[in-house]
Amino acid sequence: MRIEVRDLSWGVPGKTIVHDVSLVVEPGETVGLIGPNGSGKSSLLRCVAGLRTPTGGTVLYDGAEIGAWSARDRARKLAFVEQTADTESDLRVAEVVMLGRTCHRSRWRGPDASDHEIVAAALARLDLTGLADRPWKQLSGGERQRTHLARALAQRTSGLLLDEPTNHLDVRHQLELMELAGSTPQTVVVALHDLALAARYCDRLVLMHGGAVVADGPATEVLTAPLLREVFDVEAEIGRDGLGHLAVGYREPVRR
Ligand SMILES: Nc1ncnc2c1ncn2[C@@H]1O[C@H](COP(=O)(O)OP(=O)(O)OP(=O)(O)O)[C@@H](O)[C@H]1O
Repeated sequence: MRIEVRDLSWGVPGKTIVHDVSLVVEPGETVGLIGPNGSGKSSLLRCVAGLRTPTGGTVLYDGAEIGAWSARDRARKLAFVEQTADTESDLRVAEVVMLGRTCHRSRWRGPDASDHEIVAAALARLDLTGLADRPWKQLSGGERQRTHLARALAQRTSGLLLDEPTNHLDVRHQLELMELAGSTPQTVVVALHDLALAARYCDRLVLMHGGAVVADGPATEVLTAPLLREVFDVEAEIGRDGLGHLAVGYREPVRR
């Protein structure tokens, strides 16, 4: 699916948090959303997911404005894993993942064989098959995060929004998750703090600062020492690691 954000602003009374953002993500593209704490990444993702009503501008999925769409219609097109995704009930892991199928079923019909197959595939993809019957509340932070990612996969949408999906994951699961985000035919927007990981797996990076987009392009154009200094207040050295991937080294933070 094609995601378009057109002149979007959002805020709370007395404070504009997202400033006039315009952004197009083409079908199948993986876009990394980067920026310092509080730069507006989560707020923008929540607007794109339809969970926040913009104070200005619009969000379009495949050319259609989503303003009047129901939550169910949005969920059929786009899955969203929030940074603090939570599940309050006493569900087991497979049941949490099955929640991803809710938007595809009528209220009166239980899961069918195809729903169970899709859930099993999503559990396997996130390395969770062995945990399927475990109560979700007993899981570690990384296992919970993978469960929510599996729920999003089970939703079988053409769009996927991920807010800091790697923050609880060990290195292997970070790489697997980012490989998935980079290779899926879905259109993906992923907020990340690890700039090297973003550079390695995303087709394009969008850099936010103070609620606005300040750079949008290939990693080599966005991850430059002057931009990182201006936006993150750090002195960085951009180079290549031993495997040829873009690497970012940091000196002491800039003191202001
Ligand atoms: N409902 C709200 N009411 C008041 N301020 C808010 C609200 N939601 C977000 N903010 C503020 O808006 C700014 C942007 O927050 P947001 O969570 O979008 O940033 P972020 O780039 O995702 O940050 P991080 O990297 O720390 O996750 C922050 O200063 C935050 O405190």
